[in-house]
Amino acid sequence: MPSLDAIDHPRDLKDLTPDELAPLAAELREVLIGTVAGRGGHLGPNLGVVELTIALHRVFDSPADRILFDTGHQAYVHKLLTGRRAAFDGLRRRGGLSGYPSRAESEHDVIENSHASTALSYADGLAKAEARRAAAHRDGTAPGAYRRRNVVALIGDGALTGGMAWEALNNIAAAPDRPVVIVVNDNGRSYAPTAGALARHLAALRTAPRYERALEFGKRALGGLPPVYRLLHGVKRGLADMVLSRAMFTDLGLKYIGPVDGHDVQDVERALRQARDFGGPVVVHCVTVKGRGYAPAEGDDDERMHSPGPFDVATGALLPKAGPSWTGVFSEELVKAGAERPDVVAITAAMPGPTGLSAFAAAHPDRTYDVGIAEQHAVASAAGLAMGGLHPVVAIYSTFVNRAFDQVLMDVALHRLPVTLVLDRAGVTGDDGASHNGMWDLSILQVVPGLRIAAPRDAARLRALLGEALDVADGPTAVRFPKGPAGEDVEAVERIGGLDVLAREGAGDAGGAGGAAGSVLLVAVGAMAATCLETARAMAAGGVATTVVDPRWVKPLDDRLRGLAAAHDLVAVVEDSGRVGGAGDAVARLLRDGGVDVPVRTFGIPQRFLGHARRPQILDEIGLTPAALADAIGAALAGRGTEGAEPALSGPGRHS
Ligand SMILES: Cc1ncc(C[n+]2csc(CCOP(=O)(O)OP(=O)(O)O)c2C)c(N)n1
Ligand SMILES: CC(=O)[C@@H](O)[C@H](O)COP(=O)(O)O
Ligand SMILES: [Mg+2]
Repeated sequence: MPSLDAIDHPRDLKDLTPDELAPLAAELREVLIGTVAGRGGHLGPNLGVVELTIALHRVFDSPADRILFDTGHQAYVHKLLTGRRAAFDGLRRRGGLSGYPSRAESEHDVIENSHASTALSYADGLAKAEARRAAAHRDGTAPGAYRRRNVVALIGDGALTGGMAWEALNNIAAAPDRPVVIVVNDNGRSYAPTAGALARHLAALRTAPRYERALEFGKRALGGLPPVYRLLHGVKRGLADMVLSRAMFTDLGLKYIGPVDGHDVQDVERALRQARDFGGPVVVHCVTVKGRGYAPAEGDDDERMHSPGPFDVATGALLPKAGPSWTGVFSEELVKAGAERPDVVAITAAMPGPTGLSAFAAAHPDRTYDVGIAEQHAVASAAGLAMGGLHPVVAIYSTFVNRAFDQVLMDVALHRLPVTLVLDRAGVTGDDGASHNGMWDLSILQVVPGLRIAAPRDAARLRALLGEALDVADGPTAVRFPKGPAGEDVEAVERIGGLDVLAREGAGDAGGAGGAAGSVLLVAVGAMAATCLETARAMAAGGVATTVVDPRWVKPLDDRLRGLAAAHDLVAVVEDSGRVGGAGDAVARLLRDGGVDVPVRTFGIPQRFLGHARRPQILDEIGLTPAALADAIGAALAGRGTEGAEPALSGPGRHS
């Protein structure tokens, strides 16, 4: 019996007999569970696509055929079947395999992602390019024989709720001669039961009693041939047409095959072959169970096993975390705000649990809106709610607000609407890789007129600043905080206007001057406060008088920062966000506009895509540790070095 170790390339799968597939699937599941238990990762989504992925690689010829994974969180099985079994132990670890498809890792990985609902657009583009290539062969401008490179996209029912997916379908369906195979992995779930009418439609397709009866009838009466086969090759007004004539996909002009049992490799293979050979756009609707084959991940109503941290394999119990998380603090505070303020409503883009909205949803189901994976719509819909007299809180990961920039700008800010964006996972998130770091929000949101942005340094400030944000009635607000435990509260030693002075270390006082080696105003943005306090102590030990100030609101900045800055020899801004266009640049602008001529240095995330690693490893790599900061700031003060500066590039910037 061949084992996973014998699969070096997807072509090795093609010779396996049907009897050999179930043991292979079991082995894949064992590897998935064992590996993810040790370091965290996307478990449920991958357990659900084991058979689907085997079938995809048996029917299509990757890499000549392009297999695209929407979101990419379900590509572990694909990695294991495309020559990366030996490296799988390094999954999501520094230098190891990425948790998402990665072009650097394999020629079988076509797109790099993690943001949902993009694959159908890539597929549309690839299919258009393929049509051009075919035309070039037909008219003789391209040499050699033509062999079509099939384009296949696997997309979840959750990702299918994203607007971009429908923009793509609109184009794909309009070109009946341009083949694209769209495999819908329908498990009925995103991070919660998939929201909206589309999910209801898929559910109706898969659960209609009429249909189930028809399936049984099909299997018996048609000698075991699944209805899929009948759909494309059967009688025109046959069984499937009768049952599915009202299917939305069909009405759009797409061929529809399904529902197919996504855990029956042979049924899936049959459907995929039909779709491949059809020669136009086809939707293959596969029904799967998220978490299939591991009891704690099946029927996992609160989606703990979607992307768990380390857990105990025997019980599925997650290993304990260190202290209350930022998300947990926000969650509690929003429930309190909701009890006091009937106008507060909450919006999530398919992530009620991870963004901390579940508690608010339990308390106020009628004031909570899960809009699907639809950040643009979430924000524009929040604008509508605000116009209707409510105060919406849009709880979203920092990296996903990128999607909704125009809606924040034009639909919320232009109308000066009281919408509060709560940006979780801001800053370096680490093991989810380049696209999941929340390193762009401060830069892109800086340019939004009238938007106020708070960066709480600890749990107490998160509570307070959320309250302040909810009190703003004449325009939008954002509150950003990182992933993980909130840590100890850091009390201020003095309040100057809206600024909190956290420490005066060394010989300096409020006047700043006096350190033998000069004086520094350290502007600690949000959760970098603890790091800055340690940095200040290290600098003071070296004779540098250091004042640490937390601006609390990083947009607009309190202009009393100018007075503080003017009393020091150097201003150093430390932020867990992109250093280009972020808080450091805002501080420099504030000082420049006020005629304060003190040098400003910014220490933040450099402008490049970060590789995946643990958050502390990345902070270390980019110099955001107390020791590295003390050295760099000391050197800047001494007039040496260009610490914090972006390296000059001779060519286009590249990934790390
Ligand atoms: C633009 C965007 N918003 C939110 C997310 C967070 N997210 C990751 S997976 C997921 C659910 C995906 O559901 P589905 O596509 O059905 O895949 P499943 O996990 O059920 O296999 C969400 C909301 C994301 N990756 N991208
Ligand atoms: C694919 C995706 O976008 C999410 O599943 C994400 O990886 C979860 O991140 P957290 O584990 O930080 O909630
Ligand atoms: Mg799903």
